Amino acid sequence: MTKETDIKITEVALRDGSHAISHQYTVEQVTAAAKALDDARVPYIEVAHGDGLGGSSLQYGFSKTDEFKLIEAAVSATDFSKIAVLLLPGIGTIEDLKEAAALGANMARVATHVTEADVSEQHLQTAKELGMETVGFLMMSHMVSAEKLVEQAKLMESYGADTVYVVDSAGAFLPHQVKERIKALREALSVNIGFHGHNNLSLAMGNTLAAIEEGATRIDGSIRCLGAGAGNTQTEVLIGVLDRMEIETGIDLYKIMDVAEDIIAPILQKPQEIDRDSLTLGYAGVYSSFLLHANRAAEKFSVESRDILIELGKREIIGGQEDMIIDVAAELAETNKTSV
Ligand SMILES: CC[C@H](O)CC(=O)C(=O)O
Ligand SMILES: [Mn+2]
Repeated sequence: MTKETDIKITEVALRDGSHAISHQYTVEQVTAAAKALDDARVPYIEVAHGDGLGGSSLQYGFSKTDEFKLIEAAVSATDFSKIAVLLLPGIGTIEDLKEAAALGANMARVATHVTEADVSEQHLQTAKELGMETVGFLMMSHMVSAEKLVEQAKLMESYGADTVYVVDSAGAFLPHQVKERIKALREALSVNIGFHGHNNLSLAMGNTLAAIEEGATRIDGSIRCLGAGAGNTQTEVLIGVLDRMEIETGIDLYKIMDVAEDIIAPILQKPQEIDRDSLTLGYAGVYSSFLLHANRAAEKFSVESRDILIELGKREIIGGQEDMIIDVAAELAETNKTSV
C-alpha cells in the first residue's frame, strides 16, 4: 500500500541536468536512472532537453538523443513514477506536448518568464485536455515582488495549473525572500505551491526548507546536484533531511543514495560544485542555464566568464536571449583591447 506523503518530489536531473552535460543523455543512461528512481519510489521524474521540449537547436544546444526517445525509454522503465515533461511556449509546441502525452508522459510543466504567464494559457489548457497533471513554472521568480508573483501565479491557476512553482532559476533567492513569496502564494491561491531551487549561493536546501515551512508541498531536486549551474536542491540529501524532520516523501533513502552514487555520479562530466562561475550566477541573478554558454563565449573571446555573467545580470538578460551572451563577450573583448 502507498503511504500518504506530505511532500511530493520531482526529480529533475534527467531534464535540468541536461544543461550540465550539454544535452548528451543516452537512452541507456535514462533507462538506468529512471528504473532506479522508480525503484526508490520517486513520484515524478522529469525528462526532456534542458530547455524543454523542442529545445534541441543551434540556439540552445543540440541533444545527442532525440528527447522523445528518452521520454519513451523513461516511460518503459517505470511502473510507479510518473514522467513529467517541461515545455517553454515558443520553444516547444502543442504538437510536442501531444507527442509526449502519446508516449505516456503524464505531467506537463509549462514554464514562462515570471512576467509572462499569459503565454502559458493554451499549453496548460491543452495539457489538461490530454488528461495530464499540469504545472505552471514561473522562472526567474527572484526578479519580481511577491505581489507581481501572485498576479502571474493566479493567471496560471486560472488556465488550469494544478500546481504553481516559484522557480529560482538563478539560485539568487535568500530564505526570507522565498518565505515571503510562498506565503503570499499560499494565501492567494487554492492550488498546490511548488519550489524549484538552484544551489549557486549554497542556499538551495535552506530555501527549500523555508518554502516547505510556508506551505509548499511540491519540491524539485536533482540527484547528485545534476542540474544547471551548481545544480538544484540535492535530492538524496533532501530525502535524508526531510526524514530527520519526520516529513514523509515516500522515497527510500538508501535506494536514492545508491542511485546517486552508482548511476548518476558516473554520468557527471565534472563534479557539481559551487565554483567562481556558478557562484557568480547566484550573485548576479543570472539564469543557471547560461553557464556553459558563457564558458564557451569566454573561451572564444578570451575574456572571463565571470565578467560576462556580471554584465548579463546588469542587463537583466533572460531565457530566450542566449544570443546576447556572445554579444556581451565580444563587447568585453573589444573593451579589454582598447583599455590596454
Ligand atoms: C531553460 C529552462 C530552465 O532550465 C528551466 C529551469 O529549470 C529553471 O528556470 O530553473
Ligand atoms: Mn532549473
